Amino acid sequence: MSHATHTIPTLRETYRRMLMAAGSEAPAVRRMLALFALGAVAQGLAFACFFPLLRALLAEPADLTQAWIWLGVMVAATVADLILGWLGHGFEYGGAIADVTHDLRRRLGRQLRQMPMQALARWRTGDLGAVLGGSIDEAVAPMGTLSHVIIRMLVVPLVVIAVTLAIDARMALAMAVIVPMAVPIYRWQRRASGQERRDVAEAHGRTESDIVEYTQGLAVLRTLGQTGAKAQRLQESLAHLREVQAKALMAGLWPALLMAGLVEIGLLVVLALGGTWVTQGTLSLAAFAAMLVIVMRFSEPLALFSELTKVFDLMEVALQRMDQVLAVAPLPVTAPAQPPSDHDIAFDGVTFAYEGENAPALKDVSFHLPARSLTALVGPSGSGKTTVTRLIMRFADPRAGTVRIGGADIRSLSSDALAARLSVVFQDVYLFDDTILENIRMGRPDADDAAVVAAAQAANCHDFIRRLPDGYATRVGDIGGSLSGGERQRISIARAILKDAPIVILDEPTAALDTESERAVQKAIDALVRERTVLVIAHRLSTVVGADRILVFDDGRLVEMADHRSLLEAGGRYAALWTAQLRSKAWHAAPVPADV
Ligand SMILES: Nc1ncnc2c1ncn2[C@@H]1O[C@H](COP(=O)(O)OP(=O)(O)OP(=O)(O)O)[C@@H](O)[C@H]1O
Repeated sequence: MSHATHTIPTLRETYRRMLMAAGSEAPAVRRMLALFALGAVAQGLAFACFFPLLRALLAEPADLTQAWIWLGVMVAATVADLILGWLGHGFEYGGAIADVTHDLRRRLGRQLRQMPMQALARWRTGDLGAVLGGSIDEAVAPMGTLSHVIIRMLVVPLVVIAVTLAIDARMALAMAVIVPMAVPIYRWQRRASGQERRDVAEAHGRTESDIVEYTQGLAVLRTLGQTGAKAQRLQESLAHLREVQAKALMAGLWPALLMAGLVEIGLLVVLALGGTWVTQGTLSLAAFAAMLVIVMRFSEPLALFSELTKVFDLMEVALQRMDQVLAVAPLPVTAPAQPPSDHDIAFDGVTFAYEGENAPALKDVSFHLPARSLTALVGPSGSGKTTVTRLIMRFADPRAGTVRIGGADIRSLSSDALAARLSVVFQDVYLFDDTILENIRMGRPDADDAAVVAAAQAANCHDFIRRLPDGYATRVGDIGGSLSGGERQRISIARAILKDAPIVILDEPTAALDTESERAVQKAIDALVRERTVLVIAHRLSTVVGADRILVFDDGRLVEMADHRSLLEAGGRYAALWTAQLRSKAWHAAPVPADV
């Protein structure tokens, strides 16, 4: 999605973002900017020395002593400028830039862990990859050099005008009129090309996301024979990228030409006015010559203007993208009224709507699941079952009502404390490119190998793991997609068994597993759910029938809650679902009648 704000950021905003990005190094950045500013003042003064220097040289007779003095002052000011610039750049070369970059990566990483899952879901994988990868470098690397040049462009003309004021007020006035003319051109350039460049950055992000998705989904796309259709989308975003890039280049052209023109015009104005005043005898030749040298000197950086704004915009976009990630507040953790006493789960009048949606996905849902009981969630697709499990994981906070674990509002638990109580087994299992052993150990990082193997045995994966080329040491990446759905699922169950959390949230596999692998997965699940509080999105008849309690959802409402027998006797919604699906072997296999 698009995150860009479509106004030109002011220098002050960029300054604020730079300090934000610098984090704990912010004082070093401020110091660097101050040194550059002082350096720029020194440079302005050095330029200004041209006037007394030339006056001394052009005097009749030439005043060599004066000339030497002013030359000395000029050299001193130039040396001061060099030293201040060098000290300022010490920020970059002294390793602070590397520290800032490193620190930013860590801050962004931490932010990703703390960000509410709902907010995290807003970003596409490629976008986040771009922020954590490229954006940081784009934002931090040019910080020093860029601010050096920009501060010079701002400060030197001001100092020169101030000094000129002391020499010849008319000339100072002429300069003072020309300099502000650069401002609208600057703004024009930033607006025209900046906007386009933001579009380029966005198009880059989008293309990166599309590439990530395309390559990740390539196997699926190939089996579906859809590689062409998806590639079409990728090609479209590539074409879009090309188009905005071309537009960005064009957009920068006119303001750059105009700025170059303005510099020329400025020179001509000084030349024309100065020439006239000299012939009229109201301006000394020395002042005139000095003025020309000064104007020529400070117009030099303006020639770099176009290149400069390019880098500036890139930095600004990168800073903005990081700002957007860093600005998402974590879900607040309130002071605990009471610590969780047990592992029962209670929903109390919970209403929840997804971000940007008006219709709530859950409406006034209340239930209590005793510790160490098995609860099945059933209901038609989209009725809110997954949302219930998400709220227990604190994907986001409900709009109204409370979710409690062991009597404690989950908002009072730190995310670590909450995570420690939950094991979650999803249908699509993510395996990291690491060994099988480490993939299971992720459930409890401090577990020793024996505990990992024991969990694998309990989850019914030991045998198939031993048959892999390197057994537990086999890398997931090396065997690629050769693990079956059931095997992946069992690895994820082994993780959960190893984690040994008191609450288990389980989305039962709906994938058409063959009978044998279904049985193997079921055995693994049986091992996992023993003696735990279990909430299962049930797709199997046996789970539903055997559950202590069945919650029946329909359109975000909890419509029935009892065990299988009582629900059948009640003859309500559940009984209707049951009758409709009885003939099917699996709960999930039959289509849900529209009126249920
Ligand atoms: N991330 C999301 N953003 C916006 N709406 C969502 C999101 N996830 C789910 N919904 C909506 O919330 C409602 C409940 O969805 P939920 O996934 O909880 O249903 P479910 O019963 O688990 O369905 P299924 O059995 O198909 O998984 C649906 O209308 C769904 O479209």
